[in-house]
Amino acid sequence: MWSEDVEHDGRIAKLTLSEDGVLCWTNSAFSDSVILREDVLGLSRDRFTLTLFTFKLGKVGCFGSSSSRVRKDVVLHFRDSNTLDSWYQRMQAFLDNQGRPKRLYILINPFGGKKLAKRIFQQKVKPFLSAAGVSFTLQETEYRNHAKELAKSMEISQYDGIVCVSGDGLLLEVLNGLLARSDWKMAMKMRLGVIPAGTGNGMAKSVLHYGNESYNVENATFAIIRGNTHSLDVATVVQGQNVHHSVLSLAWGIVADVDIESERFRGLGELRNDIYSLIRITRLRKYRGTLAYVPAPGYEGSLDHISREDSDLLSSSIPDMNIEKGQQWGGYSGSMSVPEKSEWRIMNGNFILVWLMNVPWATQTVLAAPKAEVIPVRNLKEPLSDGFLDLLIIKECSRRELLKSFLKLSDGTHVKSKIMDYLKVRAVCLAPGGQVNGGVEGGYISLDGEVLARGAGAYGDGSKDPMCYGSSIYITVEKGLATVFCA
Ligand SMILES: Nc1ncnc2c1ncn2[C@@H]1O[C@H](COP(=O)(O)OP(=O)(O)OP(=O)(O)O)[C@@H](O)[C@H]1O
Repeated sequence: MWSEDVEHDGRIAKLTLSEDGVLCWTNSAFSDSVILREDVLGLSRDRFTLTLFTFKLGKVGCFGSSSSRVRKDVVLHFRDSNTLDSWYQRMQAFLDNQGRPKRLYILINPFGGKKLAKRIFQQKVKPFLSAAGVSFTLQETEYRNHAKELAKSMEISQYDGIVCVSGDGLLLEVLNGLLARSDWKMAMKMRLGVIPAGTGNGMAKSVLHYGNESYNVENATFAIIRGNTHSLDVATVVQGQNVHHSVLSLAWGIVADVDIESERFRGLGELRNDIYSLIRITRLRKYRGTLAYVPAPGYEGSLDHISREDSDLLSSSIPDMNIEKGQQWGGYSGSMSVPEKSEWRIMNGNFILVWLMNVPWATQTVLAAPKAEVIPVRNLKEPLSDGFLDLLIIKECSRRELLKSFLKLSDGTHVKSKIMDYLKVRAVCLAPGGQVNGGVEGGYISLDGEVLARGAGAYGDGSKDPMCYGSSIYITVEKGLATVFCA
């Protein structure tokens, strides 16, 4: 424990610093403290003055009714500069030992969400980075897939993390760029962060939720500055020679239709999903298809309306997993553990929704997969890397039941609805087909909110879609492959 007399707010105070980094300043009139690791962005000093840039939980609102982090500078005056110098060095060394990033590569999508990403960065993110002494290289993305190209070719040794000021789409591009590198194993150690500035910000919400922090730009920035990390499962989606990676979600049916077709109502902001969901529930579509999956331990017998395996279908759908991994496509090409044929379960028929989630939150307001927090059988919490995908399925239901269940998406209680099957899986094979009852609009497969494939007659230009609708898509997951900054 170190101790010193300093001046704070015009009064003499006793300053103490414990071995574990708790700094207190106390006198007969006041007593306050910060935990350096958890409450402090950074420090600065001039000759006799030490300033702590704090961002600490405090009471806010009328009568202090709620708590949230509050940004405040704490100014402490020392009697001589040598003493100040040793205190400054001690505290700075403590912060430096926490694994905080020093150099970040920051990508901004100027067209994400309400096109506010640049302003969010200048007004909210940059002041925090300056206070924390974090240097950065800033790059605006100029076109679709630009972030992927940048991540593929960047000099990773020069940075301690890559941060996207965007929605989930840009993060997806960065992940795919890193996994396309020949040094992808090394690249996966690079910490990834997202500062929410898009329409869909499920990853930022999941990461903040994991750390019990409120969802906002400042908390997301602070989580990155503090440098805590967590491993993150990565899903790999394969169709023929075509490989894509995902960290958030894959959807087919009503969720994908809403996500993609509501693009034309961008001006409505977040409301666009709610309004378009109502339209799609009223004019409900069902798609023909086949869904095969390998259940996680503990979920083997969870559905009774499926057949155990269909050898022919599996043989034609699932890529030849004997092909040497990594050689077929270059870069990373999927999990090494290949499920046996006998492990598969198959569902045929009409589907309203098939939704695969890797993390709990699909967007900042949709808790799609509340059990993504829990490792099966062991029942331990591991929200970002349980090693499985959560699968939600709706086959048949009335419009009323569907609406009731969609109204519960914000708190995750929709999974208890009897129209929904909810389980954990290791692998999925999906063969999407056309609409039932002669509907002409083809469906979509969406990956982390972007179109992966679309059927004939679907909205938008499908000429550049990465995969084809109709052929089987095979999805596996690898536990903890990526690394994210976490709160
Ligand atoms: N300068 C650009 N012009 C056009 N598209 C871009 C540009 N920069 C990035 N993009 C694309 O925008 C897509 C969406 O980005 P992001 O996730 O940041 O925003 P969003 O508003 O949440 O997305 P969505 O369009 O799904 O609502 C990304 O997939 C990316 O390819």
